[in-house]
Amino acid sequence: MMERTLVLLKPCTLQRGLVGEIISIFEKKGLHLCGMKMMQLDDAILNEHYAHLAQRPFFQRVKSSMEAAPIIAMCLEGVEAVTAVHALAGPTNGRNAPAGTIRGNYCMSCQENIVHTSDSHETATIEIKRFFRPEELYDWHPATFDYLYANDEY
Ligand SMILES: Nc1ncnc2c1ncn2[C@@H]1O[C@H](COP(=O)(O)OP(=O)(O)OP(=O)(O)O)[C@@H](O)[C@H]1O
Repeated sequence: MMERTLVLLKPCTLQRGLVGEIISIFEKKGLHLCGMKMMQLDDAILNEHYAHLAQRPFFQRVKSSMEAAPIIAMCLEGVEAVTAVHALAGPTNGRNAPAGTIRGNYCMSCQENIVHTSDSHETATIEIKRFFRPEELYDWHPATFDYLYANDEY
């Protein structure tokens, strides 16, 4: 299924000058950008985005870290994009994320772990709406990238 997913390049990625490199990973994989912008996040959006962590002891630290510098929000499109992008990010903690994943290759931290990626189709729909207005997203013609998927059935 052709789908869209949300990626956030976290403040650590901008601070470390890794923005271009991480965007390239997604482009080289064959995902297509339909939206991208730099944003300064605040408590209001982070309370919503990290609501599932509200009772965890590191909640405030995670929010401060996400507010420390701007982030880059991206909407990526592709067949089964949610799973593909989430797999590329790898598990939360960079120290034990497998080599080859973004977190495995680019960080040693659990908190400063380079990217956020939506973890399901349902979450992606909610998260894209949280960070983008509909008019900020480009609608690629469905046939534009047919060649990427050759004769795959999806
Ligand atoms: N034990 C922890 N200590 C410090 N920070 C943490 C810890 N667990 C999670 N975090 C931070 O909170 C974010 C959200 O945690 P969650 O459990 O949803 O992990 P995730 O789904 O792998 O991460 P994300 O939602 O950012 O992709 C993590 O990406 C990380 O930055």
